[in-house]
Formats: sequence, structure tokens, C-alpha cells
Amino acid sequence: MKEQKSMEGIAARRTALKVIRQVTEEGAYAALALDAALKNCGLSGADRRLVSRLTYDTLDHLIQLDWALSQVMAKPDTDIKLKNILRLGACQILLEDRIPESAATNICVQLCTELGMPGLKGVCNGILRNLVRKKDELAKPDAEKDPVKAAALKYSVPEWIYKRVYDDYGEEAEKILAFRNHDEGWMLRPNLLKLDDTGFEQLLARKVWKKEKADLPHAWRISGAMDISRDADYLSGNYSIQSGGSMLACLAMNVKRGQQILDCCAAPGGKTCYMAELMGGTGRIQAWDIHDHRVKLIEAQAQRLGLENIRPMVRDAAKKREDLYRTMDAVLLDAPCSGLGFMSQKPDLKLRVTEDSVRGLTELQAGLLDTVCEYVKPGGTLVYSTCSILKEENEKQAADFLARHPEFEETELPDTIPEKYRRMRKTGLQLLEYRDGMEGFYLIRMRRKND
Ligand SMILES: C[S@@+](CC[C@H](N)C(=O)[O-])C[C@H]1O[C@@H](n2cnc3c(N)ncnc32)[C@H](O)[C@@H]1O
Repeated sequence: MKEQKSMEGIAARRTALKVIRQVTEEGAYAALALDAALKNCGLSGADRRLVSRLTYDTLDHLIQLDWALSQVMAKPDTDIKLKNILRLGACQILLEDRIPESAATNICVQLCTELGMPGLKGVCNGILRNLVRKKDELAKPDAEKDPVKAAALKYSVPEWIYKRVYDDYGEEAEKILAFRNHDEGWMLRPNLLKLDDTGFEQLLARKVWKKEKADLPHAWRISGAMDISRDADYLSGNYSIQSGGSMLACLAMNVKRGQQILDCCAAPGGKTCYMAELMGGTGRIQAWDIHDHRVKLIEAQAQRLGLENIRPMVRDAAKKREDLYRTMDAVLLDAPCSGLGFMSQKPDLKLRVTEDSVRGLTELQAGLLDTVCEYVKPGGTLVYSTCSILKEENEKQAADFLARHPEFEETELPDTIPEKYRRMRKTGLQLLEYRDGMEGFYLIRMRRKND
């Protein structure tokens, strides 16, 4: 029995290590790699939770863990496989109260053999035991001499992210970067073609989940659901899972029955479907995405929800379509972005996003805005949104667009959006996780002036 328990412990760490390796060595997305690893893995509920926690904690604290390890290793530039085993060990030794240090170390030593490195067992053992001994006296960078390095390490973010967020938000950067989302909840909203708010509340009352009304129209926060995408009411299209920022972008579009709408970067279709419902299934939404396999996701959502006013299409929104000029009542550009608004929920973003990639995205966003704005009718609406917190992708991007396009102006957010969010605006609305209880998200509503 005892032996079986220790084997389960190994299985959970082996699975966590597999995901950490896929993310750091192969560039996999943590959420997808974790889902795949947990599918049919045969682990108990407690072990599955341990896998998720160890994976996310290791990735989230990777910069701190590497710093700590560099102080107890003779040669910090070690083989990447060994490095990942050490990171997993350091995560348990430095961040977990409930795991005995000896168990963490012994299992990591065992994992060296499993990864075909029996010759490194002694090195691994030595480094982790050294870490256990010295963990309370690890040096920190001198905050006076190198404040950026010290702060980046404190929040376990790359230095360029710390600098950028500090430049954008000043002292508030600390709150933004310190925030960690430990809420495993979801935001749900009813399919408006099938259920009104009362009907949805009754549906939720039948579920064992914890639920509370969110401060957005129709929306509820729920937690305690294992795999919501297998729930029968979800599968039969009674409701959707949608984040708060995403719902606000749809409300900002202020769509009406019978309108012609373009959603330029639409996959997997969360916003398209909400807008299609807000239009009561009437009018038409062209839902473009550049990737064929992602357009199929829009089709699947529209089908699940029974929405017939959506036209999913594989289109490159960067290519001009003169035949569509001035034809749309409203255009949504939910642009490809760094995604840094989800940093606390997706810590692998900190490893994936680089200064160069942000530069490329910013140029892409500006080009897309210049192209798709042409489709808006006089008096029509253009909403630009991202799930980023960087001003370069958001407020500054929008201000630059408005300067290049005097035929557009920023307009008020409609009163379907709660006043609290309408009041928070400067140029556009920036939501922040630590403050607003939803992902970091940006949106601005603009209008093409009448000629
Ligand atoms: C932020 S996601 C959109 C999320 C979506 N609006 C939703 O709410 O479900 C950005 C999307 O833009 C797509 N994309 C990137 N470049 C594009 C382009 N040039 N034309 C059309 N779609 C593009 C990506 O494939 C990705 O699906």
C-alpha cells in the first residue's frame, strides 16, 4: 500500500515533468499539453490536482527557480532535461509546504534514471540537497544597484516585461505583476436564443457547482465544475463559457437585429456567437479567420448553439476587399496580440512572448486596423480589442489609429455595459486582472463620422 502511494507520487511528478518539458523544450502551450497529459492518465483526482499545481507553479516561478538553482550549482548551464528535473524539484522544495523535501529529491533522482540519465543521479541529488540546506540564505539581486533585475525576479517575469509594465503603469505595475489568479472558476452566460436570465438561473440551480451572479449582463461566475465542456447542457447549446472581457467587447459592438457585422479575427468564435445571439439570430455576421482549422471551431460553436446568422470563412483580414468598403454596420477587430492579459492564468506566456514578437504584433495590429476600418459604413462602429495589458498594443495603438484616421472618432460605450466599466475609460477601456476580477483586456469603440 505504502509502495503504491509512493509510485503514485512518482506518476504525478512524471506527468508534470512531461508537460514542463513540452512547454520549455518544444514550445507547447501549457494548457493544451496539460489537458492532453491528464487525459486517460489513470491518476487519482488528488494526483491530477498535484500535476496541475506543480506544472503551473514551476512555469510561473521558472525565473525564480533558475535563480535559486544557479546559486547551488557549479555549472548552471546544464543539460535541459536535467535542468527541468531540477526545476520541478526546486518548485517542491521552495514553494510547497506539504511535500517533504526528501521525497521531492528522491523522486527527482529517480526521474533522472527514467529519462535515460542514470549517470546524473548523483549530480541531481547533490544539487537538490544543497538547495534544501541553503534555501533560507539564497542571495537576492541588489535592488539599489539593479532595481529592474530585483523586481523582475520578485515577480518572476522577464526583465523586459517588468520594464514595459512599469513604463506603462508606474507604481501600479507591482499590483499587476504580483497578482496570481488562483480561482479555478469560469464565467458562463446563457444562449440568448434559448434561455432568458430566469431560465438560466433555474438551469444553474440544478447544478452542484458554486455560482454567483457576475456584474455583467446575463453572466454568472461558477466554480467547482470538473470538465464543463462535457456537461449535457453545454453540449446541447444551452450556455457558453466566455470571459468577462470578451463579453464586454461584444456589448461594445452594440449590435442590432438585422445588421451586417464583420468579425475579422473570429476563431474560436466566442464573440461571434454572443453577437449572433444579441442579434436574435437575425442579420448576418461574417466570421473570418486566417486558419482553416480554427474556422472549423467557429462552425462547431455556431452549430452547438443553433446559430444560423453566422458565416464562418477562411480569410486573411490583412488583404483588402474593396467590394466590402462601407458595407458593414459594425466591424470587430479582436486582434492577434501578446495575450499578456492572461499572464497569471497562463504563465507560459512569460516564456513565449518576446519583445520582438510584441513588435511584430503591434505592426500587424496597425495594418489590420487600417485595412478593416474601410468596411465600416458612415456612422458605423469599429471596435478594436486585445487581451493584452501593454499600452503599445492598446491605448497607444488606438490613439495612433485615430491620428491616422480623422474620419473615425472614439465614442461612448453603450449603456448595456455596466456604468462601473464605462466610467473607467480614458482612451478605450483597460481591464486589469488584479482590479477587475477578469482577464487583462482592452477595448475601444470608435465610429466612422458621417461624410
Ligand atoms: C484573439 S484571437 C480571436 C478570438 C476570437 N475573437 C474569439 O472571441 O473567440 C485572434 C485570431 O486571429 C486570427 N488571425 C491572425 N491573423 C489573422 C489574419 N491576418 N486574418 C484573419 N485572422 C487572423 C488567429 O488565427 C486567431 O484565431
